[in-house]
Amino acid sequence: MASIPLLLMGCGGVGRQLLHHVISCRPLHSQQGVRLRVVGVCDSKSMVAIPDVLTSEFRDDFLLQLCEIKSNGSSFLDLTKTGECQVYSGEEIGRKVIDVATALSSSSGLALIDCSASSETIGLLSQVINLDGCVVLANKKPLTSPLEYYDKLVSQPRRLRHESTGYPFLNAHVALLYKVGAGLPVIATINRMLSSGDPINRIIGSLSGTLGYVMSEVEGGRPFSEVVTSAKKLGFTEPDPRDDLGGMDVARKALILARLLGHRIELDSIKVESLYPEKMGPANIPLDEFLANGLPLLDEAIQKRIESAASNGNVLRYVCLIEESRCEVGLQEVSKDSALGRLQGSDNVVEIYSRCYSKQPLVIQGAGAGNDTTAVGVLADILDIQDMFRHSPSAA
Ligand SMILES: NC(=O)C1=CN([C@@H]2O[C@H](COP(=O)(O)OP(=O)(O)OC[C@H]3O[C@@H](n4cnc5c(N)ncnc54)[C@H](OP(=O)(O)O)[C@@H]3O)[C@@H](O)[C@H]2O)C=CC1
Ligand SMILES: N[C@@H](CC=O)C(=O)O
Repeated sequence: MASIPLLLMGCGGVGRQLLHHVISCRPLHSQQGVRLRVVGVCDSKSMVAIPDVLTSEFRDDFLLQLCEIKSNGSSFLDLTKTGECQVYSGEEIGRKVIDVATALSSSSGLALIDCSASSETIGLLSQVINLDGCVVLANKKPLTSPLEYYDKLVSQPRRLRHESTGYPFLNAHVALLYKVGAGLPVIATINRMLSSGDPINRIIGSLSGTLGYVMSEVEGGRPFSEVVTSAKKLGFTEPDPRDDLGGMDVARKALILARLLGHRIELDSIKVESLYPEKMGPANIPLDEFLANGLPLLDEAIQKRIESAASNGNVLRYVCLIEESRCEVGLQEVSKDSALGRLQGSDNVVEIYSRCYSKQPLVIQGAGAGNDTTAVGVLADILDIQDMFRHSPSAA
């Protein structure tokens, strides 16, 4: 039996869905000989942890209670200290995460799952890796931090394993798994190609579930502002949809891919087209005001661009291009009959050109956003690292 102690950072749309999946997949995991033991959960202000992380875990009904607390917009701080959990806040949180990782470092190690949208988790992630832990990310920000921090996060292999899994990072005791298209196996595919000596020279794709959905729905006649609001409700957008509409979320995905291809670049070297003016940015107006008053002001301009593309027989797609030193993201007119033009809804498509795939690209397509798809992808990543937890003393 592999017993994997999980500490979840972020209990929003994706984090809660992950906890629901962990619970509903118990019978399946039991057949597979895996036990996922949730030992701690935190949000931006608080953390609940099990007192004895070496042997115990939260009961499933307590995990559901935590999900309910967050769905209702309440805080874990409302939970009083009980025998079931300890509650931490402020700076205690980081210290407690390290305590947990340290306690587990002499046995199985901790699996730290980052389902936050914070750029501040990178320090903790690196420290957990230094404590022989594993890291699974839904959060893209740590991997798009300056190279100095990125290198620390991705380049600290410990004990090598003998089997090749196809993920280069999995050849070490430290596992680092992440995604660029919700649950799509883009990173795994690229890693397989690179490690088998098939150099990739061009990636082009539509990497935003939100922007894919927005473009195809506006084409269908709905106002831009209404569609963005639906995308937020459907769980496609980032916590602040301006991250999607301003192109930064796609730029982060592009950077993750570009760095994987070996390009030593920073986020600010990517050319990014924003769909809203700077005066509507987070530095200038709060999110609520943007959603209520800013968005409708953008309807006409987007509609006109879509109509202009249609008059040329084309459609608009928000495209990511990585080719040699070029890395850019922005709106492009594309033919309706192309892989990009045929995209509908929140699907992503990624076309990869390499030595072997030089005339016809290798194409990966599928749902690119949504709490459910993303949580399933995170869960699959956790299961991918189960072998590292198989021989721990605490394994049943
Ligand atoms: N939805 C999707 O389709 C996809 C999402 N992702 C990524 O998944 C991540 C989560 O997205 P989503 O669930 O929609 O976001 P939400 O805003 O719904 O949830 C974010 C959670 O993170 C918590 N949080 C914020 N800062 C910290 C911190 N420093 N430490 C611990 N927790 C923190 C928030 O706390 P609080 O509740 O207190 O605000 C909240 O619980 C994002 O990084 C997103 O980019 C990736 C692929 C697809
Ligand atoms: N907001 C993102 C979610 C996945 O990364 C998107 O719309 O693609």
